[in-house]
Amino acid sequence: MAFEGLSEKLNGVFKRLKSRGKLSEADVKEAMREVKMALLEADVSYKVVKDFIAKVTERSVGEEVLKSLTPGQQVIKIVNDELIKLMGEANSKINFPNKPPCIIMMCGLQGSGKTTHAAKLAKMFKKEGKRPLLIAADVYRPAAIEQLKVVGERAEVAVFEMGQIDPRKIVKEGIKHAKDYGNDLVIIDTAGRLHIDEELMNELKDIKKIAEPNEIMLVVDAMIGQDAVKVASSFDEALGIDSVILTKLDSDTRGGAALSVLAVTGKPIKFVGMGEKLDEFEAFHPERMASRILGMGDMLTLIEKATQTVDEKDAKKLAEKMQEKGFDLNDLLEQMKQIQKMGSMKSIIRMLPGANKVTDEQVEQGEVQLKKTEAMINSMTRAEREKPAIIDPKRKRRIAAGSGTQVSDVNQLLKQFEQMQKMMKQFGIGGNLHGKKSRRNRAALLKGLGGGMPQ
Ligand SMILES: Nc1nc2c(ncn2[C@@H]2O[C@H](COP(=O)(O)OP(=O)(O)OP(=O)(O)O)[C@@H](O)[C@H]2O)c(=O)[nH]1
Repeated sequence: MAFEGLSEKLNGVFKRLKSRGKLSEADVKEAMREVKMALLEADVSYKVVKDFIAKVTERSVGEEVLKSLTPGQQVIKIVNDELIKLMGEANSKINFPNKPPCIIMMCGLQGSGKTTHAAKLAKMFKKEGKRPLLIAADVYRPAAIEQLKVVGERAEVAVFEMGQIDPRKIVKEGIKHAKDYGNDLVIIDTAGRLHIDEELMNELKDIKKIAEPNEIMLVVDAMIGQDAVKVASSFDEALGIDSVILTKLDSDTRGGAALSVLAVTGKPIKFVGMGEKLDEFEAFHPERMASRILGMGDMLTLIEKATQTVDEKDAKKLAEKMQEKGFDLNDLLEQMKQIQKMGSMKSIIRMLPGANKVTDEQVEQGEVQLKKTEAMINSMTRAEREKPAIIDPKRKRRIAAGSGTQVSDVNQLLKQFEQMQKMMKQFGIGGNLHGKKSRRNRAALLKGLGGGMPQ
């Protein structure tokens, strides 16, 4: 996951700062030297780091900071503020013209994720009620058209293609098609090259002239580090780009590109790609990204993901069922499936505060545990799931054999589930408690689950 190293190092520096009651100018300067090293190691461009450190130092050595009761906290707040400024204002809006269709032209180097992200964008806008059309103008790699058709199908979005002919003609015909068929959004997937060359740029310039796009989005792979900024600058000089989609931020990239793109090119990052799946796509929010970098989590994105993936009606049904009959293993399985819909465990955990203290190994162990739990519940009969108390040693052996686990795993699951049920009862769930307190608790819990409180 991007920023892991940076996050860890910054937290080390901040911990030392916070542990001191008083700070001197020398303490701040020493800390800033360490922050500088951490940023450089994260692949943030040198000039950006230099300016950043100068600004943070200047604000941090001010009297009101050093003399405050919590100087360490104040310095962290300044770092946070400046990180946000570096990445710009949150701005993932696409300006839709009064007269449709809105045309988005995707460009970028080969393998940066153009095709995948054309489909991610299309899917996102389709959810918002638009009627997107994807145009396959990447004609040099024969598999590219097929790939767009596959992801288009997954996104349930129409794809316009004419095979491997001149992309200029395809774009012209594609836009005409969109107008004829009432598509209000056109996303053009153009060809990439391994390097920026004149031929590629000329073709893109021609497509730009023909399509007159409302937005030219450059797709950049965050894994190429410092080069991401160079690529963005070159495309901007030659073609003029409006915004950037930074992809593969889920991978082991050091993430520095996210911090340098705006400062170097003046173009905002509007979206980030967090995985190969079409839902692994987020609007770029600088303040949330800064929060993730500083190990403070990103609860807002997590909540947004939850509201997008969890169906409110299902949540309400579950809440009502739990209130009437209690919480059984079927419900646990259902909850686990809902959580998995939100993305990989790694991507969810990384949004929680303090996530930088969780190692990859621990996340992997958690994922294995989740799979085991799912397998064990799937190996139970309906009656066992509804009333786990009937699971005797013979049944435990059968469940363990059916799920490829040990009896000790089954015991552990049942014990944890019992504790969960006890906790639920304290909240007044499924226990037929009618006290005032339990009604209040129930109301709070149901609200959290998207349900209402029956009067
Ligand atoms: N982990 C991860 N992989 C991604 C992401 N976006 C794209 N990929 C993968 O990166 C590879 C290249 O993506 P494509 O969408 O084919 O890239 P492209 O820019 O269209 O490539 P060309 O058509 O060759 O120019 C594919 O294997 C994608 O699944 C992302 O955000 N995270």
